Amino acid sequence: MTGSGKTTFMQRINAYLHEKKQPPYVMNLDPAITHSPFQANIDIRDSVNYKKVMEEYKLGPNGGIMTSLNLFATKVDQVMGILEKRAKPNPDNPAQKPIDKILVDTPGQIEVFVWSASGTILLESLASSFPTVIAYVIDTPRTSSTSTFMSNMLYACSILYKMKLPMILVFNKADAKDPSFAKEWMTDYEAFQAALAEDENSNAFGGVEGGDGAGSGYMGGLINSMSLMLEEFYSHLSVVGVSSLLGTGIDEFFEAVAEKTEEFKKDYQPELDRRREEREKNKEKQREKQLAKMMTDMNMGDSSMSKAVADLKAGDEDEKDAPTLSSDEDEDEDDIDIDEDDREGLQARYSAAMQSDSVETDASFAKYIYSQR
Ligand SMILES: Nc1nc2c(ncn2[C@@H]2O[C@H](COP(=O)(O)OP(=O)(O)OP(=O)(O)O)[C@@H](O)[C@H]2O)c(=O)[nH]1
Repeated sequence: MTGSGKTTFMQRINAYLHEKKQPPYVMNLDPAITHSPFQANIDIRDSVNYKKVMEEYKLGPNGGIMTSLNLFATKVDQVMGILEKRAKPNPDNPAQKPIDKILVDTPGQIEVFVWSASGTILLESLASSFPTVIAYVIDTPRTSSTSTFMSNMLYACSILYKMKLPMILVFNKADAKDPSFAKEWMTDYEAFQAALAEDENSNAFGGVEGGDGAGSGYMGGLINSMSLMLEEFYSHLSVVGVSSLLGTGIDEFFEAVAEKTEEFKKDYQPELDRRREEREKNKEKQREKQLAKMMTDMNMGDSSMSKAVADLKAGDEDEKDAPTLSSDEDEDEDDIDIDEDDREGLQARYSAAMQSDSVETDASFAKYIYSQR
């Protein structure tokens, strides 16, 4: 949530990996930030001008972020091409270390990312090539009452079920408030009940004016039943307490990442593969149906149709091999401090891709997705 310390956390884990001599590849998906304390290797702002998008489509801040993400999502194959290439050894430059970790910073308005078609496209694309783990950053001092804690947990729960990826709850600002209370509430139902009773008695949820301070009882009952429902959800999560300001807890965070990576490979990967296969199968069926209809319209015989299907499939293969944005990514350095030339090169390639190959199509795609919201 806003102000929970996402940017400070990103800066901290980035610095940590640099210190460990494992520089990550950094991707910024927030088109609205004006300055960032760390440099991204791939930055949505290099390819989409958020302010112009807002002006052009007459959108407010959230609509502007969503449309910018949609525009960026049209280039997801090229972005994935760059990432996949950098994750492999470079035969032309054996000294260049393949990237081991990719950090992706999402827009501050997380609901825009989570509930937009492009957010799903971007995350699914990442997860189809790399083990992907979500870090949900929580402002610990602002989560210390049972009702704000519950709101935060429900929010995390909705993201988990929408994204279907392993999740780590990062209780940030541990220097200001020890997150052990939250861990206890997640594992000990009675401890949570006791805290809930305390909040109710101190009228933390509000209540009838002039009453005895016990509130209407509605909130307490609601939180109580939600906490029972969330028990199952808690069992799927890793929980770490960190201070992005001081750098404590970051070792534990990366231990949790390693654990969730294994979980991704074991539990999530097969499901992702199954979904992808199903989509491919349906795509194939749909395409053949459309082709059959077209051939009937054109009065073509069976043999011509088989050839047409074969040609279409071959065309698909060619498309996969076609030169893309990633084709001249070779000059990337092996740490995140890409120099100005690299940045300009990347920017130039993006601009060319966004402008030349049919802005018209991108814009209609964006408009279409936006209208489907
Ligand atoms: N005490 C303490 N303060 C922190 C910590 N991490 C971040 N902050 C402070 O919390 C405030 C918000 O931090 P940001 O990193 O900007 O939070 P954000 O989630 O990126 O904010 P938005 O982009 O506005 O949503 C800043 O004043 C930070 O200095 C921490 O670990 N401890």
